[in-house]
Amino acid sequence: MRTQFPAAAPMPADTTNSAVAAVDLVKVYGSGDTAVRALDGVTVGFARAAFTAIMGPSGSGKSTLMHCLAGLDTATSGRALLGGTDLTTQPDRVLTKVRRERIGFVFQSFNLLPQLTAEQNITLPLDLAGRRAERGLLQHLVEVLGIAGRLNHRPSELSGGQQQRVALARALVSRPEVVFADEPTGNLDSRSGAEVLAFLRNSVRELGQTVVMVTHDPAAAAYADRVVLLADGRVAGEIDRPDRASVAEALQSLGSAR
Ligand SMILES: Nc1ncnc2c1ncn2[C@@H]1O[C@H](COP(=O)(O)OP(=O)(O)OP(=O)(O)O)[C@@H](O)[C@H]1O
Repeated sequence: MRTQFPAAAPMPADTTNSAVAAVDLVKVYGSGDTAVRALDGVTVGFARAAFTAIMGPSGSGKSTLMHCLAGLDTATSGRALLGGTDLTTQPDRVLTKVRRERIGFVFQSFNLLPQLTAEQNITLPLDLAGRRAERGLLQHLVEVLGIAGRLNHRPSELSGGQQQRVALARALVSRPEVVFADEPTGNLDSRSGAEVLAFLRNSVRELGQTVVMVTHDPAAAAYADRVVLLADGRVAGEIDRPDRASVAEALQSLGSAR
């Protein structure tokens, strides 16, 4: 295991061969006396077919970084690169298309549409893009996730763990360039959470999926190949092949109480 922590200077980052990258990314909310510099010159790359966790104390900029990289929020300056596309220069109409067609999302709160069945939820992004689901991949995903018998159920008829598994299938079925997961285990019991994390890890190994996950939980981060640590809107270090202890120690050094 290699730990590099904390780093005094910004980390050198391979942003050219990354699936996703931030280059000197700055995000300032508000202006004048009340301005908050949520991202203060973040340069970091997220490798293809790797599982990376973003961690750091509350308010360190994790969600802001993910939102800027996913085209959900606009940066103040710098570049947010998805493949060769700089999202910071794209109009809203293009960002909508990028989010729908090139990115998979998994949120803490599942974000399924209540009036649709599980299967309709899974294929919705593809339907909106006018694409058909690859039946083989859809079948594989629902079997691995153990929801093949639940496809005609609506979200209200599913447990939290099952709803998150539907969300995982929805995120992966389009073979997106990256899956962004924002606290995907935050609303789950530890067993369901472990299943979600194992699935994400296996999707990287078996499908070559790129996954970037924000989490507060060192046990969740231990499923990742690499942890990127943020503090005060800057990259504060990284951990390759993290385990729970190394992540907890790093967070403690950053002054994270969580
Ligand atoms: N819409 C907003 N308007 C003003 N300030 C904001 C806004 N969103 C975030 N911030 C501020 O930006 C900073 C970074 O917030 P962000 O949510 O990215 O942190 P985080 O690391 O994800 O925090 P947490 O772990 O608590 O979710 C914080 O100081 C936060 O208060």
